[in-house]
Amino acid sequence: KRVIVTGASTGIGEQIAYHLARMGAHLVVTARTEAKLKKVISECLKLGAASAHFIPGTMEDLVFAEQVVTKAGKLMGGLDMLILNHIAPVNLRFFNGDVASIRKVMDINFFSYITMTSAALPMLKVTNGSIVVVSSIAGKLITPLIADYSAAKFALDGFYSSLQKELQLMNVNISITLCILGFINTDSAVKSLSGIVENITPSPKEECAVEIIKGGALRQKVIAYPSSIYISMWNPIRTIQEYFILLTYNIDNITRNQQFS
Ligand SMILES: NC(=O)C1=CN([C@@H]2O[C@H](COP(=O)(O)OP(=O)(O)OC[C@H]3O[C@@H](n4cnc5c(N)ncnc54)[C@H](OP(=O)(O)O)[C@@H]3O)[C@@H](O)[C@H]2O)C=CC1
Ligand SMILES: C[C@H](CCC(=O)O)[C@H]1CC[C@H]2[C@@H]3C(=O)C[C@@H]4C[C@H](O)CC[C@]4(C)[C@H]3CC[C@]12C
Repeated sequence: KRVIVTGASTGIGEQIAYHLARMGAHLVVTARTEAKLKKVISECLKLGAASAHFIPGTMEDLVFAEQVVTKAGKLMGGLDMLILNHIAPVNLRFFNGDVASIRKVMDINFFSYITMTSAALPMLKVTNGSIVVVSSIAGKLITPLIADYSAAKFALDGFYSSLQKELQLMNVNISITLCILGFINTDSAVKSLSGIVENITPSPKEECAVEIIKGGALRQKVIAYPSSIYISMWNPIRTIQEYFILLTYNIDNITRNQQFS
């Protein structure tokens, strides 16, 4: 399979790249730090990747986000899976009125995801491919000190859950997997939560990466890791309401008058 992994220089993204390499995938990895990406691709080749390339740059630049997809498509001769995982470094703090910094986080954590998705859709249509979106329990529940991060994760949930339904209505065979994660033992998460969140043991990033890949490969709509967080996501009233809202839509009219881009 030909796969793009974002935020792959460290943490969960790095582990996803290693697992895919063991499965013999063609890989394009991206993040900002070139030196770390070089190490990741050399490890991927040792582990058995069919090919491994890196494209360094910042997802704050939406032109770069689009170029990663087009360049990766050329390098690998197509695309089967897009794994969107990167995030801007997280500062746990009270909202201080700095709107510019929220906009920056939204560009990196949300708009770059949409930009890459839009650039990848034509290639994924050809391969009946998959989009995997790495999100968080902080995109389902409310916690303080991460208003910017949480806003972006809620936005991802709204956008991709709606897109899932549109693809289904238009009979487009591209799967979207939303990955809802609890606390994972990446260096950055452990460091930024130290002294702030206590009495929670983080789950291992290696196992987390496997669950993310499995969810994408099995074309699941949503996965939760660790599985204990499923309970916090259980909302049967919402599911029933969504079903009834969809019944009120005149699907024939919509599909006759509109084309999926
Ligand atoms: N760890 C946790 O507890 C949890 C994590 N998650 C989710 O899992 C995913 C991965 O998290 P985790 O592995 O902990 O994150 P890390 O902080 O370990 O890794 C983040 C990755 O994103 C890259 N990155 C940071 N800024 C930019 C930028 N401006 N442009 C492009 N790439 C960037 C980093 O590389 P570089 O600095 O080189 O650019 C790095 O590769 C995220 O989507 C996160 O929301 C969800 C819930 C819990
Ligand atoms: C405190 C939450 C765990 C609750 C539980 O009972 O398990 C954490 C679950 C997810 C965490 C946030 C997250 O999504 C990842 C970010 C990673 C950063 O590096 C650190 C801060 C996070 C916003 C992190 C904060 C705690 C959680 C909400």
